[in-house]
Amino acid sequence: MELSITQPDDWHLHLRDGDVLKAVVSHSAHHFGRAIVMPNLKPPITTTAAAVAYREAILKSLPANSDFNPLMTLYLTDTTSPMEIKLARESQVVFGVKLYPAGATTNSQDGVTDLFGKCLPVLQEMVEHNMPLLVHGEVTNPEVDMFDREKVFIETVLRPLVQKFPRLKVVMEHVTTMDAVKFVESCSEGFVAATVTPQHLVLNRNSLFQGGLQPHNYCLPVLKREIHREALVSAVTSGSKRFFLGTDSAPHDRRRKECSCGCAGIYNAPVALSVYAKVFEKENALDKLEAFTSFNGPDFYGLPRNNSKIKLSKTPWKVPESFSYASGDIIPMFAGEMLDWLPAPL
Ligand SMILES: NC(=O)N[C@@H](CC(=O)O)C(=O)O
Ligand SMILES: [Zn+2]
Ligand SMILES: [Zn+2]
Repeated sequence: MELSITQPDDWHLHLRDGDVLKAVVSHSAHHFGRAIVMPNLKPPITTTAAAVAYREAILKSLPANSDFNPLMTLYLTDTTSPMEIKLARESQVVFGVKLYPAGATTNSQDGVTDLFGKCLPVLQEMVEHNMPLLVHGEVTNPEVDMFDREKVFIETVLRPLVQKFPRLKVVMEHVTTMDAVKFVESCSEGFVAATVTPQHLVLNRNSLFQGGLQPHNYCLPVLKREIHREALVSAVTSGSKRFFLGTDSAPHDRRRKECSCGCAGIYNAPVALSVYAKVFEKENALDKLEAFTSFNGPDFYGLPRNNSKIKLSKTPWKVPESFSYASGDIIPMFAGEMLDWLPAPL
C-alpha cells in the first residue's frame, strides 16, 4: 500500500543548538517542509535578533540542497516588551511567541510568572499583529497532581485568557487530555487550535512503568490514562481543522535521560510520520491524515500549504537503536522496533 500526501510540516519542534542541532536537524528536514522551532535554549531566544541568529545556525546545519524552512519563535518572559512583538512581526522569520509557565518544563526557569499582570500589553500587541501565542499548558503549583496539571491550567489560565482576548490566536501545544480536546473544540475555530504528538496518540501512562521505569517515555506533559489517549485519537481522526501535527520531538543526550533525575522529552523526529500514519490507519481514517499533517497547521497560521508531495509506503523498517553524535548518543522513540509506514520524498 502507498499513500501520496502534501509535504507535512511540524508545528512543534525542539532542535537545540551546537552538536545536538547538527545531529538531529536532518531527521526533521528529511520529512517536513517547515517546522515551528521552540525557543527554550540556554539562554532562551527572547529577542528577534536572537531568533534571526538561531535561524542562521539551523540553516547552516542543514544537509546540502535541503529546503527545510525553520519558522522561529520567541520565548515570552515577564519583561518582553510590546516593541519586541512589532520587531518579530516585521522580521518575517518569527511566527509565534511561546508561553512557558516558569518551572513547567525543560529550560522554563525564565518563563512567565505573571501572565495576567506584566504580560497584558504584550498580549494586546500580539492581537494587533496577529501573532499566535503557543502555550505549554500546565500549571506549576507543586501541590497540583502531575496528571491534573493540564486540566487545572485550562480552567485557571486558558479559559480566562481566551475570554479576555477572544481575537488572540492560541495554540495549545501537545494536548494530552480529554479535557483539552473538549476545551479546544468549544473555542472559536481559527483562534484556538492544538498540536498533538505521536507519543500521546499511541502511549498511555502504563508505558512509563511497564517492565520497569522507562525514562525514554518520559515527557511533559506526562503521558495520561487510556481514556485520554482515546479522546486524542478521536479528535485527530475526526477531520476537525482545530488539530494539527506537532511532534514535540525533544532530544536529550542518553546520559541525561538514563540517570537519577532524568530530563523530560521524547526524541521522535525519525519515527513521527510513521507513527501518525499507523494511528490513522488503525482508525480507518487514512483519508483524514493529510489534513492533519499538511493542511490544518498552515491554514491556522495563515501560511500557504506546501507544494511538494511525499510518499508513505507500507514497508516495514527498523528504527535505529540510537543516533551517536559528537558528544554522546540520543535514543529515539521506539528504538530498535519495527514500524511499517516508511516516508520518502516523491
Ligand atoms: N516535552 C518535553 O518533555 N520536553 C521539551 C519541553 C516541552 O515541550 O515542554 C524539551 O525541550 O525537552
Ligand atoms: Zn511543552
Ligand atoms: Zn516542546
